Parts: sequence; C-alpha cells; structure tokens
Amino acid sequence: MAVLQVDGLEMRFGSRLIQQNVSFAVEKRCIYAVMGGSGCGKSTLLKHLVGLLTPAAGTVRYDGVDYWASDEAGRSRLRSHFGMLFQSAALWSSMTVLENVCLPLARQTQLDTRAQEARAREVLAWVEMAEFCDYFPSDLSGGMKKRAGLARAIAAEPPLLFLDEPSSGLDPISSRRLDDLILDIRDRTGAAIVLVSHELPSLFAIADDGIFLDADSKQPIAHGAPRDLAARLAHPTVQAFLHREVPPAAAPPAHLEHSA
Ligand SMILES: Nc1ncnc2c1ncn2[C@@H]1O[C@H](COP(=O)(O)OP(=O)(O)OP(=O)(O)O)[C@@H](O)[C@H]1O
Repeated sequence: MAVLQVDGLEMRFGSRLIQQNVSFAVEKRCIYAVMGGSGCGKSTLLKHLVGLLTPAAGTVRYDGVDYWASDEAGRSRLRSHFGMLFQSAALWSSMTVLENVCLPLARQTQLDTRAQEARAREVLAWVEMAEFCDYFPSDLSGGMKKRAGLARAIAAEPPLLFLDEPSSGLDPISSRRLDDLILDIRDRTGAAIVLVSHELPSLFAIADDGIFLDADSKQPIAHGAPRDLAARLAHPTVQAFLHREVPPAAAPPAHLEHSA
C-alpha cells in the first residue's frame, strides 16, 4: 500500500483555483519530486499534504487512512507519521539546535528526556552538526540551518518526509552534500520522501518519480522520474523546465533579443 495516496486534489485560495486533478501515489523508500515553474502551487501542495490547508476537493490518504475524513485525534496521529523541512528551516530561534531537535521526540515518542537528548545528538551527528548542539539558529549558516531542520524532521524516524526546497540558497558543494544526506536518510530509515525543488542536478540525481504541475492549465501535465521526463518527448513546458530553456510563450519578441 502507498505511504501517501492523493486522488483528485483541488486547491484554491477563496475562489482562486491553484491546481486541480492532482493525483499520485508515493511508495515506501521512494524519493518523489514535485516540479513546476515558480508560482504553480508546489508549496501550496505540500501545505495541503501536511494538513495546514484544507483541500477544496479530493482525498489525501496516509497508509490508506483518509486524513480529512478522520477526527482531530486521528489527524494528530497521522501527523506524527511525517516530518517536514520548511523552505526557511523554521527552527525556533529561542531554542538551541539540540532543543529544536528534541521537540518532535518529546511530542511523538515515549522517550524520556535523557533518551530524547541521546537520540537528538545521534541524528545531529548524521547531519554533521554534532559540534553545534548548543548553538542558537542565529549563529548558524544557511546550510547548517537546513541540516539542523533536516535532523529535526527525521529525529522521530517518520515513515514520510516532506522537504520544501532543501537546497535553495546553498552553494553547489553543500547542495551535493545535502543530496547525499537525503539518499542516506532514505536508505537508513526506509522513509518515503516528497521533495519540492528547482535544483535540476538534485532532481536528476535523487528523485525516483515525480509530478509536474503546470501554472497555465492549473493541473499536472507529466508524471515520472525527472531524468526520464528529460530524456523522452514530453510536454514543451516540461522540456523547457528540465532543459532550462525559456518556454516559447515567455521568450522575448525577436526584435528585443538583440536590443541590449
Ligand atoms: N496564503 C495565500 N493566499 C492567497 N494566495 C496564495 C497564498 N499562498 C500562495 N498563494 C498563491 O498561490 C500560488 C502558488 O503559490 P506557491 O507558493 O504554492 O507556488 P510555488 O510553486 O511553491 O512557487 P515557488 O517555486 O516560487 O516557491 C501563487 O500564485 C501564490 O500567489
């Protein structure tokens, strides 16, 4: 059974349609990419998947259980099945790195305080942050914040992880290290990972499957691994995105191209 199954999801802000007909399934150990141009609704989709926004239509199931058909206790139980790394890392600024990572362990596990701390130190060592346990978020670089946020997301070993632009703002070497870390986490924990990213090298290197959301038609226009979509004849918008070309409709008129 799929860890996550989305059927006919429709997302709106008021009367404004963002995406409709969004359907996909994510299996255990799969790294699943959510792709599409800026503003197409990728972050909005993640917010619907983690229960922060309510779908206008459609269903979201975790291990077969319908999230929105569950009562609040049921939803809260389902939420303990996933970890989330937000674009900004969203660490609590008044807490140390160690305290931030202990938070989900206190909420989602039966571990006592000592065991929580031991586990938090173990995951911080995985992400090469062992020496920074006592630092506050304001004393960390962007890449360190991302790694601390990742440690917090994986600390309770959820079977499903949502990562929103994990490598945005990182230099290519840090970005590559983060890719290796994501693969390592998948291999160690067997988690399914839903990844929003614009980073083509990352998408080609680590994603096993994915969906491409189109801002114009406001629905998905391709499903598959980014490397397979890039290799086969796909929708021109998908090709333009995956080959970093300007889509024909967005290209400047010919008389402007040489005007500089
Ligand atoms: N709280 C909100 N209220 C109203 N509209 C919103 C809200 N949040 C996002 N939107 C709109 O929804 C659309 C999708 O936004 P979203 O942030 O999901 O796009 P995205 O694909 O993640 O973009 P990017 O790649 O630039 O991060 C945008 O047009 C945005 O203006």
